Amino acid sequence: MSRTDACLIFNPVAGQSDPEQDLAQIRGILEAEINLDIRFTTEDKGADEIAKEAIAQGATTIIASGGDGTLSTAAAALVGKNIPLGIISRGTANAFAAALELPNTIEAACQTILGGATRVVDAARCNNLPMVLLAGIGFEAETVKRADREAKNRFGIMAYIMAGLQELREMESFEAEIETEDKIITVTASAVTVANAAPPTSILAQGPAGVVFDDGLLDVTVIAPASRAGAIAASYHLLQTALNENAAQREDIGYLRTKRVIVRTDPPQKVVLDGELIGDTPIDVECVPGGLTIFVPQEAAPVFPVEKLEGLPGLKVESKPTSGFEQ
Ligand SMILES: Nc1ncnc2c1ncn2[C@@H]1O[C@H](COP(=O)(O)OP(=O)(O)OP(=O)(O)O)[C@@H](O)[C@H]1O
Repeated sequence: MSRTDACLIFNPVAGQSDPEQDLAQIRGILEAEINLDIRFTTEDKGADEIAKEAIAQGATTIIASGGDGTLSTAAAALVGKNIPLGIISRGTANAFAAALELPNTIEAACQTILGGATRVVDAARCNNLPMVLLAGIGFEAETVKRADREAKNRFGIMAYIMAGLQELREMESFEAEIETEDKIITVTASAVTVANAAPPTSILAQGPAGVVFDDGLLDVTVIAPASRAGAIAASYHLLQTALNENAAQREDIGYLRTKRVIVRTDPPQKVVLDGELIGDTPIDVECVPGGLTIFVPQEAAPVFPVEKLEGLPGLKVESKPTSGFEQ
C-alpha cells in the first residue's frame, strides 16, 4: 500500500488522559501507513486556524485529536472544502464522535482512518458561522455554561446531564417564532434546539427519533414544559427515547425537520453553537448538505419520521402564502 500524507492537529491538554501516551499510541498506529505532519493547538491558536494553514500549504487530509472543542472547530474549517477529516476523540463527553456515530477509543478511531472509508455528511451555518452539531436556545445554552472544567474533570459526561437537569428545574419560558421554508410557528417554549447532528446525551435535541445528519435537513426540537415537574419528566423522557432511538411522545415536546430555520424569541435568549456561547437570538440556521467529509467505519444509518407539533402550549401554525424566505 502506498503511503499518504496527513496533518494531525493535536490538543495536548484535552480530556483527562496522558497526552504523551495518547500521541505515541496514535503515531504507533497511523505512522505505519501515513506520513504525519503533527501540529499542536495552543491556548491562542485553535484547530480551525491550524487546519486552514495546513490546507493553504497543500494538506489533503486533516486528522484532529482532542475534545469536542478541537474536533468541531477543525470540522468547521473544512465545511465545503471536500477535504476528509479523521476524528480521534480524547475529550470528556466526546459528543462530536457520538453524534456522527464514530468510535470512541484511540485504537478504533485510528483503525477507522487507516480503513480509508469516507462518508459525506451535512454541515450547517448558523448566523454565518459554521455549525456541525447544534445550536441551542434556552436550556442548552445555560447547560454549557454550567458544565465547567472542574465539573467535567470530576464527573465526566454526567456533568452535562446534571447541568441539564439543573437547568430544567430552573426553567424560564419565552415566546418563540420559528420560521421555516413553508410556515411560521409561534409557541411558548423553554428550549429550542436546532441540530444537524447530536448524540443521545444532548437530550434537548432529541425530539425526533435520532438526529439524521445526512438528509439535507436540520432537526428542530421545541421543549415547552408547563411546570418544573413537567420539565424534569420531559428531560427523562428525552433521555430514554434518545437512548432507545424512539421519537418523543409527550405533548410538551415538539419537533420538525427543515432545510433552513429562523428562530426569534421574546425576550432574547443566549445561543450556544457547537458548545460555545455565540450571543443572543435571533438565529438563522441553514443546512449545508454534504458539507463535510469524514472517515467512518462502514455501517448503515437508520431512517426515522419527521414532524410533531400538536399539544405544545400557545401553538399557532400559519401557512406562508409562498414557499421560501424574504431575506
Ligand atoms: N496547548 C494548549 N494549552 C492550553 N489550552 C489549550 C491548548 N490547546 C488547546 N487549548 C484549549 O483547549 C480547549 C479545547 O479543548 P477541547 O474541547 O479539545 O478539550 P476538552 O475541553 O478536554 O474536551 P471536552 O469539552 O470534551 O471535555 C480550547 O479552549 C483551547 O483554547
